[in-house]
Amino acid sequence: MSAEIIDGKKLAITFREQVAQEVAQFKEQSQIVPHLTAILVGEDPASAVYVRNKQRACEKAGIQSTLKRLPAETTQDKLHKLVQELNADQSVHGILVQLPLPKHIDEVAILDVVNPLKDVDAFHPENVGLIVQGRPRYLPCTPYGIQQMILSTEMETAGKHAVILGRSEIVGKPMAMLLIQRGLGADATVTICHSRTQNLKEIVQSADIIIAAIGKPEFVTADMVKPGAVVIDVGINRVNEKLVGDVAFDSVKEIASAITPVPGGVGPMTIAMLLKNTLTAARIL
Ligand SMILES: Nc1nc(=O)c2c([nH]1)NC[C@@H]1CN(c3ccc(C(=O)N[C@@H](CCC(=O)O)C(=O)O)cc3)C=[N+]21
Ligand SMILES: [Mg+2]
Repeated sequence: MSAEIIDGKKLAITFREQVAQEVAQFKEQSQIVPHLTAILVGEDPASAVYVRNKQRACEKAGIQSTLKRLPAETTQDKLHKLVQELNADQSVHGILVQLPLPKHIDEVAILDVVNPLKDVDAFHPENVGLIVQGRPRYLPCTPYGIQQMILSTEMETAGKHAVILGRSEIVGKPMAMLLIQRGLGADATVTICHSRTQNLKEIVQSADIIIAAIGKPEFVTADMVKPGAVVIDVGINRVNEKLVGDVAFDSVKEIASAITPVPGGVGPMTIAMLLKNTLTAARIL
């Protein structure tokens, strides 16, 4: 049996069309145009691609998008001041500081300056705290998109074992928080595995849902996957100029019940959720 391929690109288009409708309605009622400003520091080519994809998606949904491009040598102070300016700018509803920032910048210190009401990534500690307490203001884009993809499979998540590979602040940790909440697409029993985990293979073998976000190409192999598991691949690794996920797709798809491809999986859904959050930001500001 071959797995259902969860088409993130197609699902993302559906969400984006929904957001576009809501944006049009919101504009008519309020005369306000939702506005996302992204900050891109340096010349990382992958970051440039992601930011371009985000901008294009905004424009298609009727959301204004501005890109602030800064050179790699930008100082902490300069970046800090730019964020403060955007905080004060009434026409800006969402602020996204594209990660990673250059090594000489203290990333956390910059993210802490973003007005929590404009923090459409949900990286600010106030927003993280609200998520942990089960009363989110914004849901973090990648975990939110993944939850929607799991919901699209109509697999019951309640009581199931979800194993997350990776403990990052952007994916692993917030993903765990969403999956242990009460409610639809949640109520799971969650394990987070990371570089120091013992018996990792055995733990992953017991998973009903596997979320791979460790940045190691094709780390999850068929022998680690329980038949019928749902497999979500967050990895985007460039290997020999090709994009490869954290899952060995060709072999795992013969064992899983559903699996996300790379590209065309989690990435496009991340962007769709960013648009949703930007509309939310315009509504609450
Ligand atoms: N402040 C901040 N917020 C983020 O949400 C954020 C970030 N920084 N830094 C990097 C990660 C990664 N991320 C992706 C977004 C879109 C695709 C995407 O569009 N992927 C396509 C194309 C991939 C490609 O061609 O390279 C796909 O998977 O089909 C991927 C990855 C957002 N992130
Ligand atoms: Mg740093």
